[in-house]
Amino acid sequence: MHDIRHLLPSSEAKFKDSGITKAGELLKAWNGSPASGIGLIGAPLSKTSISHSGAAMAPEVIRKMLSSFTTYSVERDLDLESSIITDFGDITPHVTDIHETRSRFVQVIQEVLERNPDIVPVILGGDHSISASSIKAFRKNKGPVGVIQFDAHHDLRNLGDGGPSNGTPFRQLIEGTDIKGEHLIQIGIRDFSNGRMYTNYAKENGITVYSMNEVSRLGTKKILEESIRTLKSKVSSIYVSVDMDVLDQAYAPGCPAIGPGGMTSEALIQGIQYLSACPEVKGMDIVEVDPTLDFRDMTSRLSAYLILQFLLHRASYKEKNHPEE
Ligand SMILES: N=CN[C@@H](CCC(=O)O)C(=O)O
Ligand SMILES: [Mn+2]
Ligand SMILES: [Mn+2]
Repeated sequence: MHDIRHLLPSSEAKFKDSGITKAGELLKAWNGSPASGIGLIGAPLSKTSISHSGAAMAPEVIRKMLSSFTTYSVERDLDLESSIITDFGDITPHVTDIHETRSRFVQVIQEVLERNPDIVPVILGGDHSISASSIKAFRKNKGPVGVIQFDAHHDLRNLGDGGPSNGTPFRQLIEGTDIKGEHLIQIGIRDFSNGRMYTNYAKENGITVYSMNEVSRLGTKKILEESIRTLKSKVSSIYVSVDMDVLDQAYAPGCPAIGPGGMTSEALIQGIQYLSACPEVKGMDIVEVDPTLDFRDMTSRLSAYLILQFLLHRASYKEKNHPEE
């Protein structure tokens, strides 16, 4: 101990504005009792990626990026400083056995949902293979589930060529009868990023596909209004899967499968804002962010921003509709 003013331990020596709370401060480690509100679960897996990926690093970096933001929404004039984001931690993958990893993901997410019935989980991948496990866990816990998938790709590849990977999660879910094709809505599918065989598979299985042209023509909000209307009469909960490569490469340099002609970050943000205010949406994942490829953490930062928008719009919806809770 010493008494030299302005000389602090390195972790505390940063500039602190007394009028501002950083969003990173909202994260609170789960203490084992039932939590409510938004909860983060890390699924740090990228060994299953078809192309080189360090997406296993994303949960750590996305959490860190929350501190790039304050807790105040100027648009809503609402400060989230007293909100909590429960941090459930990361699920440990097996080092070599991918099937063991998958069953750990299903089992842990299922148990978290069982013990925290009021939690709205945001699962941080990882590559997109993790959604096969998280959506399976959802179906086991919540019954029939509808999925809204933002993605440049169908992710309906055959399993014969390479086993379960980031290119196959929705095919696994359909073939494993965890979801029905007619309960899957794909938004942002784009040219020269898929094969005809898989677009045909989507058609044959009743999957609704909105290509990038349709996203530009109709707008995200109209598509989502229609999607929620269709799904809510058929399923008991809706899960939103956000593959960040749905964005144009200009907005998401940290995705392994970047490309031109994708969505703007503004369109995706507006989509997440809309979905956050839909009570049928009971969970979300954010996948395919590789911090080792990213530029100035742009893609991780945008992921953290989506989490905050989800928190904000869920909180505003609750305040308006259930002020007593
Ligand atoms: N989730 C991503 N799926 C894409 C990209 C695969 C990759 O290049 O890693 C796909 O199947 O084409
Ligand atoms: Mn993709
Ligand atoms: Mn994908």
